[in-house]
Amino acid sequence: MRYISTRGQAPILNFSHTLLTGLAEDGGLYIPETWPHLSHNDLRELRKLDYSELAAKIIGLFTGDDIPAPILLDLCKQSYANFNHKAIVPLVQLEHNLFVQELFHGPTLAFKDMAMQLLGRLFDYVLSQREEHITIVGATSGDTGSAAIEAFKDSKYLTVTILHPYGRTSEVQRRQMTTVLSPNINNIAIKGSFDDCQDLVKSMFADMPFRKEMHLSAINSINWGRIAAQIPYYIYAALCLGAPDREISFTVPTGNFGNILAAWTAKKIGLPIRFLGVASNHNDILTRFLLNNDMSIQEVKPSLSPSMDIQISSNFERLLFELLDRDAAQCCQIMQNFRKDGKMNIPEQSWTKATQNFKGMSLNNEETKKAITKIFKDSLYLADPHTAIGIITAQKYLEKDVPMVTVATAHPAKFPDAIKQATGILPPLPLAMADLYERKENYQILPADLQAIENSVRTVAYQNNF
Ligand SMILES: Cc1ncc(COP(=O)(O)O)c(C=O)c1O
Ligand SMILES: N[C@@H](CCOP(=O)(O)O)C(=O)O
Repeated sequence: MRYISTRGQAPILNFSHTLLTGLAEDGGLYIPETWPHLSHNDLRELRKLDYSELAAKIIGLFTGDDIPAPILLDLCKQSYANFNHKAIVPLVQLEHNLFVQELFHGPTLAFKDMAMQLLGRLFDYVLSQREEHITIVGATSGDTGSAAIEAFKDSKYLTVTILHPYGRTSEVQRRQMTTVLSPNINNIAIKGSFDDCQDLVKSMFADMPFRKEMHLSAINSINWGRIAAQIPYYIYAALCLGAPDREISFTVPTGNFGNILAAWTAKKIGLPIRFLGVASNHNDILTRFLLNNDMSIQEVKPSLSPSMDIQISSNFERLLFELLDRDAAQCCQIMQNFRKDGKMNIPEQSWTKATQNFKGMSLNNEETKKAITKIFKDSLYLADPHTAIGIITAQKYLEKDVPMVTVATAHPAKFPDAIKQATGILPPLPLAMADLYERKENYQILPADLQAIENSVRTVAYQNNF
């Protein structure tokens, strides 16, 4: 399996190199050169597998010969062994044809664990084979950071610096990151938004001498490894609900567009998905795009669903590349103009193609609170604010004959204030995290200044004998 950049000017890489490279050198995102395909018979065969086995089969389509199949299977088994639900990604039925797939039973209580637990092991495997050390830099609006820190905290092959927007995550999210005191972990709160954090990460990758000196890699969904590991749960849910012999739809609480791009990839490789619902908060650039072909950047406003407080959704570039029939030069031009003008100019026929696959909906804070209350009253289901927006989107587009699944992206206990306001209930943290508020925190607060961040990344790397 080979990977090409959406901007067409970076070396073509195999899976391991793509994993270690993160962002392509031309600023684009790596994507498979050709799509694998699963026939309906192939899909039916997968029904007998448990989640780890299915994950190994699907992810194996993207790792190719790079990771031997028995090793990948073993890594998948290890990754999901410490989840606190036997089904790993259980389905809960809310009403006729409407289901929630809970992706938050991993160690940090968000869907990010699904990919990050495996990525930690894949990085260690690849780096131990090559006897290399690398430096990971990542941006988070709350959940990617905690999942990455949990997954990478014991690695002797890498250091991890995570940038989060100062004061804009929930307290639980911040503490999950900043109370991990391993020497290879570096937490920085940036005075700015998630988009500023993500821009700083991309700027570090664009600084070629720094990138080469530090052997930078990424754990955000700009890294194809993340997307590959997020595809299996869509296939697993669909098979449980009758696919490939019936269609299925999903709604996905969306920010950086990684999770829904994984769902779109599942469709691309053969899963019969009717449509995908993009659920957003008042940072609604994707809804505006789907309704009016208006992809214009507005100021990021804090919300009750902070993990989706994003305007520049990195993975949209992968979809754009496909919508443009893989015209890398045009994709590059559109992306460069987008950053220059703050507005993306997408050809009408490409936009129409997008609207055939995706539907959008956004809720503001008041509507989000009402959604949590209503879902709890109607179905006795406590949905976190992100998932609640996904469920309302699902209800809006529910069709009588097609099962619809909302992916539940976080445990409600990660956002206790919003849940308390909406239902009066304070969801308790699981036992393993019960003392989270007493644990010592360690993080720096820095301005959105590239030089200051690079100095910090370098210091931690060298302190760890990089
Ligand atoms: C709880 C939660 N829901 C939804 C999202 C949005 O997912 P994505 O960035 O893959 O679109 C995130 C962050 O990624 C999240 O942490
Ligand atoms: N919501 C995310 C933002 C980063 O998304 P990623 O999937 O690209 O890592 C977060 O929780 O950090």
